[in-house]
Parts: sequence; C-alpha cells; structure tokens
Amino acid sequence: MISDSRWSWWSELITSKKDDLTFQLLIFSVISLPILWYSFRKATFRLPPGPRGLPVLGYLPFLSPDLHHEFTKLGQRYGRIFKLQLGRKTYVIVSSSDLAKEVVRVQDDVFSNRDPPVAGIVVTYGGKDIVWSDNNSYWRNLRKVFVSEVLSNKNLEASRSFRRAGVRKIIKHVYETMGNEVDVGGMAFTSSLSVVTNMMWGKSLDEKKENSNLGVGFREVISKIVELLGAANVSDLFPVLSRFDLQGVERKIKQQLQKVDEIFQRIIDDRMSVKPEESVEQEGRKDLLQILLEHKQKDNTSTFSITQIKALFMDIVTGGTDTTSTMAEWTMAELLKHPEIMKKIQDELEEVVGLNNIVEESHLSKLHYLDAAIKETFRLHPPLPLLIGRCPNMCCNVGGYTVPKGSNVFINVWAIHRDPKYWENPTEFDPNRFLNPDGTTKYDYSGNNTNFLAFGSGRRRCPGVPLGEKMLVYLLASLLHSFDWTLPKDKEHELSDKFGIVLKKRNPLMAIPSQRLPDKILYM
Ligand code: HEM
Repeated sequence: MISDSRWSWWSELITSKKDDLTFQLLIFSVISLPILWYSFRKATFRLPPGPRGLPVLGYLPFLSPDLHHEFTKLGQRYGRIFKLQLGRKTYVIVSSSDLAKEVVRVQDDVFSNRDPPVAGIVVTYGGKDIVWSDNNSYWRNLRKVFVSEVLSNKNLEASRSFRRAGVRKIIKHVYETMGNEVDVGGMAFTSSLSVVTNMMWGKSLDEKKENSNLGVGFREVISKIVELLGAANVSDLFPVLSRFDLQGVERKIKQQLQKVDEIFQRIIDDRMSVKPEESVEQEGRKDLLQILLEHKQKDNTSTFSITQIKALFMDIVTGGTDTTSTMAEWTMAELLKHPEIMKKIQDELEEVVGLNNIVEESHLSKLHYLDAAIKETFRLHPPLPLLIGRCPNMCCNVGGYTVPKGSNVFINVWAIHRDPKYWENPTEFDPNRFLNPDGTTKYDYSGNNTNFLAFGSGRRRCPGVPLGEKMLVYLLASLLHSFDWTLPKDKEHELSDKFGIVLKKRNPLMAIPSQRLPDKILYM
C-alpha cells in the first residue's frame, strides 16, 4: 500500500511535471513560432524597396505621365529593382541589364505571362491574339503559325512586291508635295500602314475605288486604337471598378473595334468567295490572308478560326505600323540634327544603289552605315521603352528580392539604353558605336545581349522583327535616297519625347523634301 501510495505520489508528480512541461512547450511554441515564421518570411520574402504611397491609391497620385523618365529617377533612388503600388496592382521595375537578363532569359518561363489591360482584351476579340495571351498552348500554337508560316523567309520573300508597292506609292506622294513641309511621322504612318495592309490582303485600302474614304478612316481608327491601348485606365488598376468603365476606355475601344472588324470581315468574306484559280497568288506572290486561309484549310485538326485570323491582323496593324513609323520619324529627326551623318548615309546609298536607280530590298543588307544609324536611334528612342509588362506565374527571386506572383514586371529599356555603365557618352548620337572595324554592324535585335533590347528578349520577344526591320530600313533608305531633307527655318528642332505604349516625339517632325535623283521617272 505504502509503496503504492508512494508510487502514486511519484506518478502524480511526474504527470503534473509532464503537464507543466507540455504547458511550457505550448507557451514557448505559441510565442516563438510566429516570431520564427515572421523572421523566416522576412528572410525569404523580401520585397524590393520603393516609395510609400497613400492608402488605396498607392503611389498613383505622385506619378507624372512620362513613366519612363519617372521610373528612371525612381531607379536612381531605390536601385536597379524597385516596387510601386498603384491602386490594387503591384508593379516591379527593373532597370539594369543583369537583372533584365534574369527576368527575360534566366527565368523567362516564370515571367512569360501577361496582365492584359481591358482595352487590350476587348480589341483582340477577348485576348485571342499573341500579344495579350498567357504563355499556354493556345499562345504557343498561334505564335508558331505566325513565325513559321506568316513570317517565314519564304513568305516574306513572296510578299516583297506588296512592300515595294507601298513604298513606291509614298515616294510618288512625297515627290508631288516637294518643297512643302511634310509631317514625317504622319507620312511614315500612312506608308507603314499601306505596306502592312498591302502585305495582309494584297491591296492597300485606299486603292479600292469603292473604299477610297475607307483608307483614311482606317488610319484614324488604328491611331485611336493605339492611343487607347496606351491610356492609363482606372479599370486596370482597380479591377473591381472595371464594370463601371469610369473613363469610357472600354466603350471607346469597342466602337473602334466594330469599325475595324467590319473591314476585316468584308475582306475575308471577299477572299473566301474567290475561286482558288482566281486567287491573289500570282507569280509566287502571296499575301498574309492567303497564307492564313491556306493554313486553316491544310490543318484539318487545327481549331484555327476566322476570329484568330482577325486577332492576328489586329496584332499586325497595331504592333507593326505605329512602331515602324515612330522609328522612321525618330531616325529622320536625329539625322536632321546631325546633317553630317545624313550625308554619310546618302553617300553610302549613292555607292550601293546609284543615283540612276531606286532602292530595292536586295540593296538593304549592304547598307551598313544606315543600319548602324537606325540601331543608334533604337538605343536612344526605344519605341517600347518599358517593353510589354510580364506577369510572373509564381513568387520568385530577382536580385535578392521577392517578386510576387501576379505582379506587373517592366524592364526599363530606356534607362538601360542610356546607362553609362553599358554605353560610353550615352546621350550622344553616334552610329559608329554599332560598327565593327570591318564595316559590319555590332548588336542585333535578338535580345541575347540585354544591354540592347529594342525588340525585347526571350520567348516573348517581338516575332515581327524580320518584317519590322525590313520595312523600316527599306522606307528610310528610299526616303533618304530619293530626297534631300531640310528643316523649316523658323521652327526649333528639339527631340523631346512623350510616353505612350509607343514612345513618340512630343512635337511632330516637320521637314522639307527636295529632289535628289536626276530623273523624274525614278519617282513614278
Ligand atoms: C520597329 C518595329 C517594331 C518594334 C520596335 C517592335 C517591338 C516590340 C516589343 C518591344 C515587343 C515586346 C517584347 C517583350 O515583351 O519582350 C513586341 C511584341 C510583339 N510584336 Fe513587335 N515590334 C515591331 C514590329 C512588329 C511587327 C511588324 C509585328 C507584326 C508583323 C509585330 C508584332 C508583335 C507581336 C505579335 C508581339 C507580341 C509577342 C508576344 O507577346 O509573344 N511587331 N514588339
């Protein structure tokens, strides 16, 4: 008994001690686990630095409209990666070549989704295009068709005559207005659109008699769409408010889409009603519509639809015209500021093409100095200064900081292209920096070197490079070979820019063309 009671006392003591220990352990866990969890999160989940903003609005009220300048200044203060809260959205801005490489090359797979703006979704038939689709099988298939069918070397060659017709038309038009001031950007936009529509469906819109006003209307509509795509929209920053469409962006872009859709549909219907033997393909010439319809017919298993063709057309007209024409305007603006460089380009044209001849696409690969001057313009005035935002599909680490899943990541190409770490005398316009000692050019548009990212990099890199480059060099070579250009006497020539989805000249460039080639016939 005694021993029993002793033992029971002992077991009670043990039990109570055990309870105490359990209790103490419990208290310890309750207090320490959150601390450990917090320290662990802090160590592993370190958001990039950035300015504080106001509740709800974040940093929105403090941003000026020229985002590339604003982000460059913030980058100088907070470092090569920083974070901004704008409304409900988290933005991460990367402004160094090494961290850009981390995003668009090393972790390309993680960063290859988009966060499309409302206007982008509406205008592409619900995001059925390439630009605004996420990285999924739909996007991969469409991009594959675009790159391997539409923009294959063979098909680019087959559409050469359509580009030629577009460029010749603009040379004739400029010839007729010689001696007067020309709005270079407007003229280049008309020209790029004419080249692009020629390539898309074999005729530029204003060539069809019954559509003579359609051409002008189409230009206006495309300009408005590009503008609306770049507009800051409350619906994008506060998705809960999107149903109210407070600024009317959605309503306005729907109106524009309806106009473009009518034109696309009419052209597709016309083509589909044509018998194969009457088709546009003549002497190896093939327009993009023909290529896409053939692809649709050929691939029976494919779900390739007319809506996808229209969404692709939308990418081509919006992605291909404004970028090309804006670059033509910037290049001409820089050359008018540096007449000695313009003269060197014209000397090269004289040597390669000759004054009794017109520029053909076959000449372009020999125009190294012009190529270098265009690359230098891309460096100083990248048309998409922040590329198109990338949206990581999971939390990840860039430069020691956590980039949250679903945030909007922008690469500040404008800042990288002017960073003295990568470019000597970065604000100076000097095409020589792109020339090798043997006269060929350094750097290409592949995005492999992240110091130079005019067309982006990685799997979201611009698929239109071969066409965009060809159109731009061909147009500029033709304008510089056919005409001498001067500035109007009484106007200041300044090169300030204005932010938008495409970075434009703040004030349109006005210039006066005069005849350069001896024979009038070379302008007809
Ligand atoms: C001077 C001419 C052009 C420039 C500077 C340019 C620039 C760009 C840039 C910077 C991007 C974003 C890349 C990224 O996010 O990393 C892009 C995307 C794109 N561009 Fe271009 N582009 C030009 C011409 C064209 C042309 C002619 C076409 C069509 C024929 C085109 C179609 C596209 C498409 C479809 C995308 C989206 C790619 C994707 O998200 O997968 N671009 N472009």
